Amino acid sequence: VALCIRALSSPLRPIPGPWHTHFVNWPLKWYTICGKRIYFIDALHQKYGKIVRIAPGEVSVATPGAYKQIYSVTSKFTKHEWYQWFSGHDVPAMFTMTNIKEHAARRKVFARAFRKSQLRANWEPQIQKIANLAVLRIAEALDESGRTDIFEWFRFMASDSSGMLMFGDNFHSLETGETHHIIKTISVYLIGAGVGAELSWIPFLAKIIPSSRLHDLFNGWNSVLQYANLAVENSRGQRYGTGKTIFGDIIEQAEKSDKLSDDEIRNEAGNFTVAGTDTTATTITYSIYAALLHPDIQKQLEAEVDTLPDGYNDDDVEKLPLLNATIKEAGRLYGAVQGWYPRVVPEGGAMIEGFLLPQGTTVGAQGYTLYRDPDIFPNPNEFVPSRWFPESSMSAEAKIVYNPFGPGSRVCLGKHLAEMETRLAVAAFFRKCKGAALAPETTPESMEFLNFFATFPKGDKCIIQT
Ligand code: HEM
Repeated sequence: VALCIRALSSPLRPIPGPWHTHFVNWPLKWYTICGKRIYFIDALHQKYGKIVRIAPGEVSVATPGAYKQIYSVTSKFTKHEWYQWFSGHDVPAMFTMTNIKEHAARRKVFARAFRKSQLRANWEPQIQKIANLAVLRIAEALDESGRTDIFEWFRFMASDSSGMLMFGDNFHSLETGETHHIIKTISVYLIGAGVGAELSWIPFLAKIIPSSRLHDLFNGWNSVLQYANLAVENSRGQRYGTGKTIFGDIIEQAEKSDKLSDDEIRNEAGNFTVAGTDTTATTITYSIYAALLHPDIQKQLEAEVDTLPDGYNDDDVEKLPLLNATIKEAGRLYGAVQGWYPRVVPEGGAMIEGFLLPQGTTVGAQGYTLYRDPDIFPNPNEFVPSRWFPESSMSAEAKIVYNPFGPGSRVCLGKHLAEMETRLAVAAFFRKCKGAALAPETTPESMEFLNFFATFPKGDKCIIQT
Protein backbone atom coordinates (compact mmCIF):
# COMPACT_ATOMS: atom_id res chain seq x y z
CA VAL A 1 0.00 0.00 0.00
CA ALA A 2 2.79 2.38 0.96
CA LEU A 3 4.47 1.69 -2.38
CA CYS A 4 1.23 2.49 -4.25
CA ILE A 5 0.65 5.71 -2.32
CA ARG A 6 4.23 6.77 -2.97
CA ALA A 7 3.91 5.89 -6.66
CA LEU A 8 0.65 7.79 -7.11
CA SER A 9 1.83 10.88 -5.28
CA SER A 10 5.28 11.10 -6.88
CA PRO A 11 5.91 14.34 -8.79
CA LEU A 12 7.84 12.22 -11.31
CA ARG A 13 4.67 10.28 -12.21
CA PRO A 14 4.05 12.14 -15.52
CA ILE A 15 7.50 11.23 -16.86
CA PRO A 16 7.32 8.38 -19.39
CA GLY A 17 8.78 5.04 -18.37
CA PRO A 18 7.89 1.40 -17.69
CA TRP A 19 5.36 0.66 -14.93
CA HIS A 20 7.91 -0.82 -12.54
CA THR A 21 9.82 2.46 -12.32
CA HIS A 22 6.86 3.88 -10.37
CA PHE A 23 7.49 1.35 -7.64
CA VAL A 24 10.96 -0.18 -7.49
CA ASN A 25 14.54 0.33 -8.61
CA TRP A 26 15.41 -3.41 -8.80
CA PRO A 27 15.42 -3.71 -12.60
CA LEU A 28 17.86 -0.80 -12.89
CA LYS A 29 20.03 -2.23 -10.12
CA TRP A 30 19.96 -5.68 -11.70
CA TYR A 31 21.16 -4.41 -15.06
CA THR A 32 23.74 -2.22 -13.33
CA ILE A 33 25.21 -5.13 -11.41
CA CYS A 34 25.23 -7.27 -14.56
CA GLY A 35 27.24 -4.59 -16.38
CA LYS A 36 24.41 -3.82 -18.81
CA ARG A 37 23.17 -0.51 -17.47
CA ILE A 38 23.88 1.52 -20.64
CA TYR A 39 21.93 -0.97 -22.74
CA PHE A 40 18.97 -0.99 -20.33
CA ILE A 41 18.71 2.81 -20.26
CA ASP A 42 19.23 3.08 -24.00
CA ALA A 43 16.40 0.61 -24.64
CA LEU A 44 14.13 2.72 -22.42
CA HIS A 45 15.00 5.85 -24.42
CA GLN A 46 14.30 4.06 -27.71
CA LYS A 47 10.89 3.04 -26.38
CA TYR A 48 9.78 6.04 -24.29
CA GLY A 49 11.62 9.01 -25.79
CA LYS A 50 14.21 11.61 -24.84
CA ILE A 51 13.27 11.81 -21.18
CA VAL A 52 12.56 8.63 -19.29
CA ARG A 53 12.07 7.55 -15.71
CA ILE A 54 14.48 4.72 -14.97
CA ALA A 55 13.70 4.17 -11.25
CA PRO A 56 11.36 5.82 -8.71
CA GLY A 57 13.68 8.79 -8.05
CA GLU A 58 15.86 8.68 -11.19
CA VAL A 59 15.44 10.24 -14.61
CA SER A 60 17.56 9.91 -17.73
CA VAL A 61 17.56 12.54 -20.47
CA ALA A 62 18.96 12.41 -23.99
CA THR A 63 18.90 15.87 -25.56
CA PRO A 64 21.69 18.44 -25.97
CA GLY A 65 19.53 21.08 -24.26
CA ALA A 66 19.03 18.99 -21.12
CA TYR A 67 22.69 17.96 -21.20
CA LYS A 68 23.76 21.59 -21.15
CA GLN A 69 21.35 22.40 -18.36
CA ILE A 70 22.68 19.63 -16.12
CA TYR A 71 26.38 19.60 -16.87
CA SER A 72 27.48 23.11 -17.93
CA VAL A 73 30.34 24.73 -16.01
CA THR A 74 27.97 27.08 -14.20
CA SER A 75 25.36 24.38 -13.44
CA LYS A 76 24.16 24.08 -9.85
CA PHE A 77 23.41 20.37 -10.26
CA THR A 78 25.79 18.59 -7.89
CA LYS A 79 27.42 15.20 -8.11
CA HIS A 80 25.27 12.48 -6.60
CA GLU A 81 26.21 10.80 -3.31
CA TRP A 82 26.67 7.65 -5.40
CA TYR A 83 30.28 8.74 -5.92
CA GLN A 84 30.86 8.50 -2.16
CA TRP A 85 29.05 5.18 -1.88
CA PHE A 86 31.23 3.94 -4.71
CA SER A 87 34.47 5.08 -3.11
CA GLY A 88 33.29 3.66 0.21
CA HIS A 89 35.62 5.76 2.37
CA ASP A 90 35.41 9.02 4.27
CA VAL A 91 38.47 11.02 3.20
CA PRO A 92 37.10 13.51 0.65
CA ALA A 93 38.61 13.11 -2.82
CA MET A 94 38.28 15.25 -5.89
CA PHE A 95 36.36 12.60 -7.82
CA THR A 96 33.79 12.07 -5.07
CA MET A 97 33.30 15.57 -3.64
CA THR A 98 29.71 16.75 -3.92
CA ASN A 99 30.14 20.23 -2.46
CA ILE A 100 30.80 22.71 -5.28
CA LYS A 101 33.07 25.06 -3.27
CA GLU A 102 35.07 22.29 -1.63
CA HIS A 103 35.61 20.69 -5.02
CA ALA A 104 36.68 23.95 -6.68
CA ALA A 105 39.33 24.51 -3.98
CA ARG A 106 40.74 20.98 -4.39
CA ARG A 107 40.68 21.20 -8.17
CA LYS A 108 42.67 24.45 -8.05
CA VAL A 109 45.46 22.72 -6.18
CA PHE A 110 45.72 19.94 -8.76
CA ALA A 111 44.93 21.74 -12.01
CA ARG A 112 48.38 23.10 -12.82
CA ALA A 113 50.29 19.81 -12.63
CA PHE A 114 47.81 18.17 -15.03
CA ARG A 115 47.91 20.89 -17.70
CA LYS A 116 49.20 19.76 -21.07
CA SER A 117 52.15 22.17 -20.91
CA GLN A 118 53.21 20.93 -17.46
CA LEU A 119 52.83 17.29 -18.41
CA ARG A 120 54.94 17.87 -21.49
CA ALA A 121 57.58 19.75 -19.52
CA ASN A 122 57.79 17.24 -16.65
CA TRP A 123 56.72 13.82 -17.85
CA GLU A 124 56.55 13.48 -21.62
CA PRO A 125 59.83 11.59 -22.23
CA GLN A 126 59.03 8.99 -19.55
CA ILE A 127 55.49 8.52 -20.86
CA GLN A 128 56.70 8.15 -24.42
CA LYS A 129 59.28 5.60 -23.28
CA ILE A 130 56.55 3.53 -21.62
CA ALA A 131 54.27 3.80 -24.69
CA ASN A 132 57.10 2.74 -26.99
CA LEU A 133 57.96 -0.18 -24.74
CA ALA A 134 54.33 -1.37 -24.81
CA VAL A 135 54.36 -1.36 -28.61
CA LEU A 136 57.77 -3.04 -28.71
CA ARG A 137 56.41 -5.86 -26.53
CA ILE A 138 53.40 -6.20 -28.84
CA ALA A 139 55.65 -6.34 -31.91
CA GLU A 140 57.90 -8.94 -30.22
CA ALA A 141 54.90 -11.08 -29.30
CA LEU A 142 53.60 -10.85 -32.88
CA ASP A 143 57.04 -11.90 -34.18
CA GLU A 144 57.26 -14.81 -31.76
CA SER A 145 53.80 -16.31 -31.88
CA GLY A 146 51.97 -14.41 -34.59
CA ARG A 147 49.31 -13.13 -32.15
CA THR A 148 48.90 -11.21 -28.91
CA ASP A 149 46.36 -9.52 -26.65
CA ILE A 150 46.81 -5.74 -27.01
CA PHE A 151 44.36 -4.97 -24.19
CA GLU A 152 46.68 -6.70 -21.73
CA TRP A 153 49.76 -4.84 -22.98
CA PHE A 154 48.01 -1.48 -22.81
CA ARG A 155 46.80 -2.28 -19.31
CA PHE A 156 50.43 -2.89 -18.37
CA MET A 157 51.37 0.35 -20.07
CA ALA A 158 48.72 2.43 -18.30
CA SER A 159 49.47 0.87 -14.93
CA ASP A 160 53.23 1.39 -15.34
CA SER A 161 52.63 5.02 -16.07
CA SER A 162 50.16 5.38 -13.15
CA GLY A 163 52.75 3.75 -10.88
CA MET A 164 55.41 6.18 -12.02
CA LEU A 165 53.27 9.31 -11.79
CA MET A 166 51.23 8.58 -8.69
CA PHE A 167 53.58 6.53 -6.53
CA GLY A 168 57.03 7.33 -7.91
CA ASP A 169 57.37 3.60 -8.64
CA ASN A 170 57.05 2.31 -12.21
CA PHE A 171 55.32 -1.04 -11.76
CA HIS A 172 57.53 -2.61 -14.49
CA SER A 173 54.64 -4.75 -15.74
CA LEU A 174 55.74 -4.27 -19.33
CA GLU A 175 59.12 -5.76 -18.41
CA THR A 176 57.88 -8.61 -16.23
CA GLY A 177 54.64 -9.37 -18.12
CA GLU A 178 52.93 -9.51 -14.70
CA THR A 179 50.13 -7.41 -13.29
CA HIS A 180 51.41 -5.46 -10.24
CA HIS A 181 49.78 -6.62 -7.00
CA ILE A 182 48.30 -3.19 -6.32
CA ILE A 183 46.52 -3.20 -9.69
CA LYS A 184 45.17 -6.67 -8.88
CA THR A 185 43.94 -5.37 -5.53
CA ILE A 186 42.28 -2.39 -7.20
CA SER A 187 40.55 -4.61 -9.79
CA VAL A 188 39.02 -6.81 -7.09
CA TYR A 189 38.12 -3.83 -4.95
CA LEU A 190 36.38 -2.11 -7.90
CA ILE A 191 34.01 -5.03 -8.31
CA GLY A 192 33.11 -4.80 -4.61
CA ALA A 193 32.79 -1.02 -4.79
CA GLY A 194 30.43 -1.23 -7.76
CA VAL A 195 28.22 -3.81 -6.04
CA GLY A 196 28.40 -1.97 -2.70
CA ALA A 197 27.33 1.33 -4.30
CA GLU A 198 24.14 -0.37 -5.51
CA LEU A 199 23.44 -2.73 -2.62
CA SER A 200 24.80 -1.15 0.55
CA TRP A 201 23.88 -4.14 2.74
CA ILE A 202 26.36 -6.44 0.97
CA PRO A 203 29.53 -4.71 2.28
CA PHE A 204 27.90 -4.68 5.71
CA LEU A 205 27.33 -8.45 5.51
CA ALA A 206 30.90 -8.87 4.34
CA LYS A 207 32.12 -7.21 7.53
CA ILE A 208 30.47 -9.81 9.73
CA ILE A 209 31.14 -12.92 7.64
CA PRO A 210 34.75 -14.07 8.10
CA SER A 211 36.04 -14.65 4.57
CA SER A 212 39.28 -13.36 3.10
CA ARG A 213 37.71 -13.17 -0.38
CA LEU A 214 34.89 -10.97 0.86
CA HIS A 215 37.42 -8.93 2.80
CA ASP A 216 39.45 -8.26 -0.38
CA LEU A 217 36.29 -7.37 -2.29
CA PHE A 218 35.01 -4.83 0.17
CA ASN A 219 38.03 -3.69 2.18
CA GLY A 220 40.70 -3.76 -0.50
CA TRP A 221 40.97 0.01 -0.35
CA ASN A 222 42.92 -0.26 2.92
CA SER A 223 45.64 -2.21 1.11
CA VAL A 224 45.71 0.47 -1.60
CA LEU A 225 46.12 3.16 1.06
CA GLN A 226 48.89 1.23 2.75
CA TYR A 227 50.74 0.98 -0.53
CA ALA A 228 50.05 4.67 -1.17
CA ASN A 229 52.34 5.54 1.74
CA LEU A 230 54.98 5.30 -0.94
CA ALA A 231 53.27 8.15 -2.77
CA VAL A 232 53.44 10.26 0.37
CA GLU A 233 57.08 9.44 1.05
CA ASN A 234 58.17 10.02 -2.52
CA SER A 235 56.09 13.16 -2.86
CA ARG A 236 57.45 14.68 0.30
CA GLY A 237 60.97 13.88 -0.85
CA GLN A 238 61.72 11.46 2.01
CA ARG A 239 63.07 8.77 -0.26
CA TYR A 240 65.73 10.62 -2.18
CA GLY A 241 67.05 8.82 -5.19
CA THR A 242 63.75 7.11 -5.94
CA GLY A 243 60.96 8.46 -8.04
CA LYS A 244 59.46 11.88 -8.02
CA THR A 245 55.68 11.86 -8.30
CA ILE A 246 53.15 14.22 -9.76
CA PHE A 247 52.19 15.04 -6.17
CA GLY A 248 55.62 16.61 -5.69
CA ASP A 249 54.56 19.31 -8.14
CA ILE A 250 51.14 19.50 -6.53
CA ILE A 251 52.34 19.83 -2.95
CA GLU A 252 54.40 22.82 -3.96
CA GLN A 253 51.19 24.42 -5.21
CA ALA A 254 49.25 23.28 -2.14
CA GLU A 255 51.70 24.89 0.27
CA LYS A 256 50.61 28.21 -1.19
CA SER A 257 46.91 27.57 -0.62
CA ASP A 258 45.01 24.67 0.78
CA LYS A 259 47.53 22.22 2.26
CA LEU A 260 47.19 18.55 1.43
CA SER A 261 47.35 16.09 4.31
CA ASP A 262 49.11 12.72 4.00
CA ASP A 263 45.70 11.04 4.11
CA GLU A 264 44.53 13.14 1.19
CA ILE A 265 47.63 12.36 -0.87
CA ARG A 266 47.24 8.63 -0.18
CA ASN A 267 43.60 8.77 -1.13
CA GLU A 268 44.07 10.83 -4.30
CA ALA A 269 47.00 8.66 -5.42
CA GLY A 270 44.75 5.62 -5.13
CA ASN A 271 41.82 7.36 -6.80
CA PHE A 272 43.88 8.65 -9.72
CA THR A 273 45.19 5.16 -10.30
CA VAL A 274 41.65 3.78 -10.30
CA ALA A 275 40.40 6.59 -12.55
CA GLY A 276 43.24 6.53 -15.02
CA THR A 277 44.50 3.00 -15.56
CA ASP A 278 41.84 0.80 -17.16
CA THR A 279 40.14 3.80 -18.77
CA THR A 280 43.32 4.69 -20.64
CA ALA A 281 44.02 1.10 -21.64
CA THR A 282 40.45 0.71 -22.92
CA THR A 283 40.68 3.94 -24.93
CA ILE A 284 43.94 2.94 -26.63
CA THR A 285 42.70 -0.59 -27.32
CA TYR A 286 39.42 0.47 -28.92
CA SER A 287 41.15 3.17 -31.01
CA ILE A 288 43.34 0.47 -32.55
CA TYR A 289 40.50 -2.08 -32.75
CA ALA A 290 38.29 0.41 -34.64
CA ALA A 291 41.04 1.16 -37.15
CA LEU A 292 41.80 -2.55 -37.69
CA LEU A 293 38.11 -3.12 -38.42
CA HIS A 294 38.59 -0.71 -41.34
CA PRO A 295 41.72 -1.72 -43.30
CA ASP A 296 41.44 1.34 -45.57
CA ILE A 297 41.70 3.63 -42.53
CA GLN A 298 44.48 1.46 -41.10
CA LYS A 299 46.54 1.89 -44.31
CA GLN A 300 46.06 5.65 -44.27
CA LEU A 301 47.09 5.77 -40.61
CA GLU A 302 50.21 3.73 -41.30
CA ALA A 303 51.14 6.18 -44.06
CA GLU A 304 50.37 9.20 -41.89
CA VAL A 305 52.52 8.13 -38.93
CA ASP A 306 55.41 7.51 -41.34
CA THR A 307 55.51 11.26 -41.91
CA LEU A 308 56.54 11.81 -38.26
CA PRO A 309 60.13 13.04 -37.94
CA ASP A 310 62.79 10.93 -36.20
CA GLY A 311 62.67 11.61 -32.49
CA TYR A 312 59.10 12.88 -32.83
CA ASN A 313 57.27 14.11 -29.76
CA ASP A 314 53.68 14.50 -28.55
CA ASP A 315 53.31 17.87 -30.23
CA ASP A 316 54.20 16.29 -33.61
CA VAL A 317 51.66 13.51 -33.06
CA GLU A 318 48.96 15.96 -32.06
CA LYS A 319 49.26 17.54 -35.51
CA LEU A 320 48.34 14.34 -37.41
CA PRO A 321 44.77 14.83 -38.66
CA LEU A 322 43.66 11.24 -39.24
CA LEU A 323 45.24 9.78 -36.12
CA ASN A 324 43.57 12.33 -33.86
CA ALA A 325 40.25 12.03 -35.69
CA THR A 326 40.42 8.24 -35.33
CA ILE A 327 40.93 8.54 -31.56
CA LYS A 328 38.01 10.99 -31.32
CA GLU A 329 35.71 8.79 -33.35
CA ALA A 330 36.70 5.76 -31.26
CA GLY A 331 35.89 7.89 -28.20
CA ARG A 332 32.40 8.41 -29.63
CA LEU A 333 31.58 4.81 -30.48
CA TYR A 334 33.74 2.99 -27.95
CA GLY A 335 34.57 5.52 -25.21
CA ALA A 336 35.75 4.18 -21.86
CA VAL A 337 33.01 6.03 -19.94
CA GLN A 338 29.72 5.99 -21.85
CA GLY A 339 27.27 5.80 -19.00
CA TRP A 340 25.73 8.75 -17.28
CA TYR A 341 27.35 10.87 -14.61
CA PRO A 342 24.66 11.06 -11.90
CA ARG A 343 23.75 14.52 -10.68
CA VAL A 344 21.17 15.89 -8.23
CA VAL A 345 18.53 18.51 -9.09
CA PRO A 346 19.32 21.62 -6.99
CA GLU A 347 17.14 23.56 -4.59
CA GLY A 348 13.97 24.84 -6.21
CA GLY A 349 13.75 21.99 -8.72
CA ALA A 350 14.33 22.23 -12.46
CA MET A 351 12.20 22.26 -15.59
CA ILE A 352 13.73 19.72 -17.97
CA GLU A 353 12.22 18.83 -21.35
CA GLY A 354 8.84 20.16 -20.21
CA PHE A 355 8.75 18.24 -16.92
CA LEU A 356 9.25 19.69 -13.47
CA LEU A 357 11.83 17.67 -11.56
CA PRO A 358 11.77 18.35 -7.82
CA GLN A 359 14.99 19.08 -5.97
CA GLY A 360 16.84 15.93 -4.97
CA THR A 361 15.85 13.97 -8.09
CA THR A 362 18.73 11.99 -9.53
CA VAL A 363 19.26 12.89 -13.15
CA GLY A 364 21.78 12.27 -15.89
CA ALA A 365 22.42 11.82 -19.61
CA GLN A 366 24.38 8.91 -21.02
CA GLY A 367 26.92 9.23 -23.79
CA TYR A 368 26.03 5.83 -25.22
CA THR A 369 22.58 7.08 -26.26
CA LEU A 370 23.55 10.61 -27.28
CA TYR A 371 26.50 9.44 -29.38
CA ARG A 372 24.19 7.16 -31.36
CA ASP A 373 21.48 9.73 -32.00
CA PRO A 374 21.20 10.27 -35.80
CA ASP A 375 19.94 13.82 -35.24
CA ILE A 376 23.22 14.66 -33.53
CA PHE A 377 25.69 12.42 -35.39
CA PRO A 378 24.58 11.50 -38.94
CA ASN A 379 25.03 7.76 -39.66
CA PRO A 380 25.81 7.27 -35.99
CA ASN A 381 26.69 3.58 -36.15
CA GLU A 382 29.33 4.07 -38.81
CA PHE A 383 32.94 4.64 -37.86
CA VAL A 384 33.78 7.86 -39.73
CA PRO A 385 36.90 9.62 -38.39
CA SER A 386 36.61 12.32 -41.07
CA ARG A 387 33.57 13.76 -39.29
CA TRP A 388 36.12 15.20 -36.83
CA PHE A 389 38.26 16.97 -39.45
CA PRO A 390 38.24 20.73 -38.87
CA GLU A 391 36.72 21.34 -42.31
CA SER A 392 33.67 19.10 -41.67
CA SER A 393 31.60 21.36 -39.51
CA MET A 394 30.41 19.47 -36.47
CA SER A 395 27.00 20.65 -35.26
CA ALA A 396 26.65 22.75 -32.10
CA GLU A 397 24.60 19.89 -30.58
CA ALA A 398 27.39 17.40 -31.18
CA LYS A 399 29.88 19.76 -29.57
CA ILE A 400 27.69 20.05 -26.48
CA VAL A 401 27.24 16.34 -25.89
CA TYR A 402 30.61 14.93 -26.98
CA ASN A 403 32.55 14.67 -23.75
CA PRO A 404 34.36 11.36 -23.43
CA PHE A 405 36.25 12.92 -20.52
CA GLY A 406 33.18 14.23 -18.77
CA PRO A 407 31.53 17.62 -18.70
CA GLY A 408 31.78 21.09 -17.19
CA SER A 409 33.61 21.73 -13.96
CA ARG A 410 33.90 17.97 -13.32
CA VAL A 411 35.76 17.24 -16.55
CA CYS A 412 38.43 14.61 -16.09
CA LEU A 413 41.53 15.91 -14.32
CA GLY A 414 43.67 13.39 -16.21
CA LYS A 415 42.31 14.27 -19.67
CA HIS A 416 45.58 15.65 -21.06
CA LEU A 417 47.58 12.84 -19.53
CA ALA A 418 45.28 10.18 -20.99
CA GLU A 419 45.19 11.93 -24.36
CA MET A 420 48.97 12.10 -24.46
CA GLU A 421 49.32 8.42 -23.57
CA THR A 422 46.71 7.48 -26.18
CA ARG A 423 48.25 9.56 -28.98
CA LEU A 424 51.75 8.30 -28.32
CA ALA A 425 50.70 4.65 -28.03
CA VAL A 426 48.47 4.67 -31.12
CA ALA A 427 51.11 6.46 -33.23
CA ALA A 428 53.82 4.02 -32.10
CA PHE A 429 51.53 1.07 -32.87
CA PHE A 430 50.83 2.07 -36.46
CA ARG A 431 54.52 2.79 -37.06
CA LYS A 432 55.72 -0.53 -35.72
CA CYS A 433 52.93 -3.06 -36.31
CA LYS A 434 52.10 -2.46 -39.94
CA GLY A 435 49.61 -4.86 -41.49
CA ALA A 436 48.40 -6.26 -38.14
CA ALA A 437 44.86 -7.68 -38.23
CA LEU A 438 42.16 -8.63 -35.75
CA ALA A 439 42.28 -12.32 -34.82
CA PRO A 440 39.15 -14.30 -35.80
CA GLU A 441 37.99 -14.46 -32.16
CA THR A 442 38.08 -10.65 -31.87
CA THR A 443 34.60 -9.86 -33.05
CA PRO A 444 32.02 -7.12 -32.48
CA GLU A 445 30.45 -9.56 -29.96
CA SER A 446 33.66 -10.14 -27.99
CA MET A 447 34.27 -6.37 -28.02
CA GLU A 448 30.75 -5.52 -26.82
CA PHE A 449 30.78 -3.51 -23.62
CA LEU A 450 30.53 -4.49 -20.04
CA ASN A 451 29.58 -1.31 -18.25
CA PHE A 452 30.48 -0.70 -14.61
CA PHE A 453 30.69 3.10 -14.64
CA ALA A 454 33.60 2.62 -17.05
CA THR A 455 33.19 0.26 -20.00
CA PHE A 456 35.39 -2.68 -21.01
CA PRO A 457 35.36 -5.28 -23.77
CA LYS A 458 33.14 -8.15 -22.65
CA GLY A 459 35.75 -10.71 -23.69
CA ASP A 460 38.36 -8.87 -21.55
CA LYS A 461 40.85 -9.08 -24.39
CA CYS A 462 41.55 -7.84 -27.89
CA ILE A 463 43.67 -10.37 -29.76
CA ILE A 464 45.43 -9.27 -32.91
CA GLN A 465 47.56 -11.30 -35.32
CA THR A 466 50.10 -10.81 -38.09
C1 HEM B 1 41.05 7.70 -21.37
C2 HEM B 1 41.13 7.73 -20.05
C3 HEM B 1 40.13 8.43 -19.18
C4 HEM B 1 38.80 8.61 -19.37
C5 HEM B 1 37.94 8.16 -20.55
C6 HEM B 1 38.30 9.34 -18.22
C7 HEM B 1 37.00 9.75 -18.06
C8 HEM B 1 36.55 10.55 -17.03
C9 HEM B 1 35.22 11.05 -16.91
C10 HEM B 1 34.10 10.78 -17.90
C11 HEM B 1 35.15 11.80 -15.79
C12 HEM B 1 33.92 12.56 -15.27
C13 HEM B 1 33.12 11.68 -14.34
C14 HEM B 1 31.90 12.37 -13.78
O1 HEM B 1 31.66 13.57 -13.91
O2 HEM B 1 31.16 11.63 -13.18
C15 HEM B 1 36.45 11.76 -15.16
C16 HEM B 1 36.78 12.40 -14.00
C17 HEM B 1 38.01 12.29 -13.39
N1 HEM B 1 39.12 11.64 -13.88
FE1 HEM B 1 39.26 10.69 -15.66
N2 HEM B 1 39.34 9.58 -17.37
C18 HEM B 1 40.48 9.04 -17.92
C19 HEM B 1 41.76 9.09 -17.40
C20 HEM B 1 42.09 9.66 -16.19
C21 HEM B 1 43.42 9.72 -15.67
C22 HEM B 1 44.70 9.23 -16.35
C23 HEM B 1 43.33 10.29 -14.43
C24 HEM B 1 44.50 10.55 -13.52
C25 HEM B 1 44.68 11.58 -12.85
C26 HEM B 1 41.93 10.64 -14.21
C27 HEM B 1 41.43 11.27 -13.09
C28 HEM B 1 40.14 11.76 -12.97
C29 HEM B 1 39.68 12.55 -11.83
C30 HEM B 1 40.47 12.92 -10.61
C31 HEM B 1 38.34 12.88 -12.10
C32 HEM B 1 37.40 13.71 -11.23
C33 HEM B 1 37.51 15.16 -11.65
C34 HEM B 1 36.62 16.08 -10.86
O3 HEM B 1 35.58 15.67 -10.38
O4 HEM B 1 36.99 17.25 -10.76
N3 HEM B 1 41.22 10.23 -15.30
N4 HEM B 1 37.30 11.00 -15.95
